Amino acid sequence: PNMQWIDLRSDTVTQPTPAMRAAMASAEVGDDVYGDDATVIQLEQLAADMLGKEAALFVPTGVFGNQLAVFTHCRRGDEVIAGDDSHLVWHENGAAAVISGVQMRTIASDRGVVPPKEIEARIRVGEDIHIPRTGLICLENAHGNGRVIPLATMAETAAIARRHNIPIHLDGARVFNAATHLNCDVKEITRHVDTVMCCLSKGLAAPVGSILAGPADFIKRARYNRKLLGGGWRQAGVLAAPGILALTEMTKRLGEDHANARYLAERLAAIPGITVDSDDVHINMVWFALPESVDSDQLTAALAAEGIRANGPYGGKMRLVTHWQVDRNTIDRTVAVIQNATT
Ligand SMILES: Cc1ncc(COP(=O)(O)O)c(CN[C@H](C(=O)O)[C@H](C)O)c1O
Repeated sequence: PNMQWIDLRSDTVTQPTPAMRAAMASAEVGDDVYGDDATVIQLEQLAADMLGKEAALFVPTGVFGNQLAVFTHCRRGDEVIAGDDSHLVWHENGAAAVISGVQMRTIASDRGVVPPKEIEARIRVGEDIHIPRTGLICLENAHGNGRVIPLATMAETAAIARRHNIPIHLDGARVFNAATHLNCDVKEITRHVDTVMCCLSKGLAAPVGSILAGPADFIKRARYNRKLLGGGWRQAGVLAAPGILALTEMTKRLGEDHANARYLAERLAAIPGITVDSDDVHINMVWFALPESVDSDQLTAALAAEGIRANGPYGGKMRLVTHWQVDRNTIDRTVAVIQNATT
């Protein structure tokens, strides 16, 4: 069997729990295009209830959910406002242009926060033969930088969007992580947006899939558009069953991942030459910079030699991500390797 890696590259690497595998094996299934898969229907109803929306759709990935939202909210030629360091802009292959034919209007974020006044300044107003329509505002919470956007900021953005009658989509890949950090119900976050994408496959440990939730008529159109994109499911109950456990069980333990990330950050900060902003560690991610003297390829090789998987730096910073398969012992082993590499 392949060696038991400690995998700190991302929370996308999480393996399904034993309970999830049992649920997969015994899942009741049917043809979901015909609406016959009781387990998918159960997941979608549970997700809609938990996210405080009228309806929800089970989709293959977070990118699929984000891009299906843009495709369903917008017309071709619309402009979409988003932070310049959002996943939707950075890491989705330019899909918004390819699939939806929209123009991304990006705003420099302040450590992930897109200032509401900057959003308002870019909303297209009035009839003018030169200008596109602003079709959508996209927010991200928790942000890919590991920080959580304050609720007050989201409320301010929602008020501006409402004033201009523009929908907001939330990339909530880690929205349950954000709710855990804010110590609030996830509905306190989602009430400020029209639609939300939430990943089941990251810290929540489902093997596959995300949820797109929103108003019933929107989800009805999104369901049609999912089929148009080839995302119609057949007996997907085998994947929805672990998704149900992701929502009912794994949402409750995210605080453990956050505590482990804080522990990792504290231990890294104690290593001379390593710079880490511990107050940036809101969820399960630790971003840090290596001292100039350390070659990151040698470091990732030294970690691999100890059975630890980590990505090289991105934008000059390394990222380590905690999840249900990472504990204090594995963190101590990881820190020991990094410590050796930097002395
Ligand atoms: C905020 C956000 N929204 C959407 C997605 C896309 O989810 P998937 O398409 O991978 O399921 C990700 C994945 N993030 C992945 C990671 O963090 O390792 C990589 C970068 O794509 C994300 O972080």
